Amino acid sequence: MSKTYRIILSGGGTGGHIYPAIAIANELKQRHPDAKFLFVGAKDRMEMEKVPHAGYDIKGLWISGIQRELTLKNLMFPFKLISSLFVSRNIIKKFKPDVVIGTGGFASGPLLYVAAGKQIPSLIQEQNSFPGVTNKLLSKKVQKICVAYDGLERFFPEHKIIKTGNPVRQGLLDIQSKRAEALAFFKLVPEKKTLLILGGSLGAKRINELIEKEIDYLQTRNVQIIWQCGKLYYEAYKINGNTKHVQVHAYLNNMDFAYAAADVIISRAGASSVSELCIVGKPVIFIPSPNVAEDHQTKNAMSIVKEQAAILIKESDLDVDFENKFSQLIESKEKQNALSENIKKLALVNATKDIANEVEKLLNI
Ligand SMILES: CC(=O)N[C@H]1[C@@H](OP(=O)(O)OP(=O)(O)OC[C@H]2O[C@@H](n3ccc(=O)[nH]c3=O)[C@H](O)[C@@H]2O)O[C@H](CO)[C@@H](O)[C@@H]1O
Repeated sequence: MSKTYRIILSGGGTGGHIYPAIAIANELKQRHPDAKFLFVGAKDRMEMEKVPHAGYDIKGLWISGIQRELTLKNLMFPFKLISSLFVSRNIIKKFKPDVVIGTGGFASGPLLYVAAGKQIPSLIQEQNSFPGVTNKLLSKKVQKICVAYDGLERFFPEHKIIKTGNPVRQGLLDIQSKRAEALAFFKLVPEKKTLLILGGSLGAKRINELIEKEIDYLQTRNVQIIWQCGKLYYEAYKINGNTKHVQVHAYLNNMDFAYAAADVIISRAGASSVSELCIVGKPVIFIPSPNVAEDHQTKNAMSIVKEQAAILIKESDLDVDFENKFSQLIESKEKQNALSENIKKLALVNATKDIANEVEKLLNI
């Protein structure tokens, strides 16, 4: 009888850490239908809703990141950490995992720390060109580190690094065939160009402000708009959905349809978004968040822009540059095609399979 593998996946806080974990779990489940999976995330964060929605059990730790200023949340941090280490120890004792996989975000810290201490094989996946604190700390403890960008030996032990790319959900791999279904799903007009606006998993305040201000201008460019504004901002921006050919969404649960319907995309440059956009292969304008550690979204976007595969507008330049750059793109089919062709070349389509192969090696399969 073959062994029933027991696998813990831990990560979360934002979609950028959750979806890679779900994609890895789905691939392993397909290969080993009997395997048992458990997710560990942070209480009150999006993973507590998104992971069960994907069909997996999840346990939440009482943990959060450290802020730079002295806040009550920060003063609580040592207590949260001790509690999370204690709960992680219990989870591991009870579930007895054969392997533990971390996909970043603070919840994965205590769990992988405890697992590594107990000599349980472990792997982390770093989505960004600049790693977060949790993965930097864990890199010393784990066996393998799957990355999506070159140059990460600056932060991680070189012999552990494997370049795989970021896992992307299966449904996003073949969006070309979904165009007609997608247009019908969003009730779009096939004759009009569709502009998709993405603010990352949480929504982006500055992008929302921009689109609201530019709505009349965008109407003159004859585009219809799918605008994902983020759950937090929905109440403030949903009124814009009264404008003809503009639809505002708090969150898009059907990203495959959104990408399939789009002709041009404006997006934040979170790691998963960037990886998905390479696979999707549409012309993109990146507006990276300047409020993330080490400005890593700008670095993520630059890795695409330097290959002439996307346009970047810094938040601070939006008032001056947006209309010019958008008009140049929307009016030139040639430019749109060139960006599409170039960004597709950067896609790492086998990421999920390659990571699953590395997990299997840790399981001695
Ligand atoms: C503000 C912040 O801290 N952002 C970080 C966060 O971004 P964020 O969580 O936004 O991460 P990503 O851009 O990497 O991924 C967003 C994911 O959410 C999905 N999605 C998004 C919107 C939506 O309506 N529906 C939907 O399904 C996207 O398809 C994608 O899979 O984690 C990333 C990965 O570590 C980092 O690079 C980002 O800097």
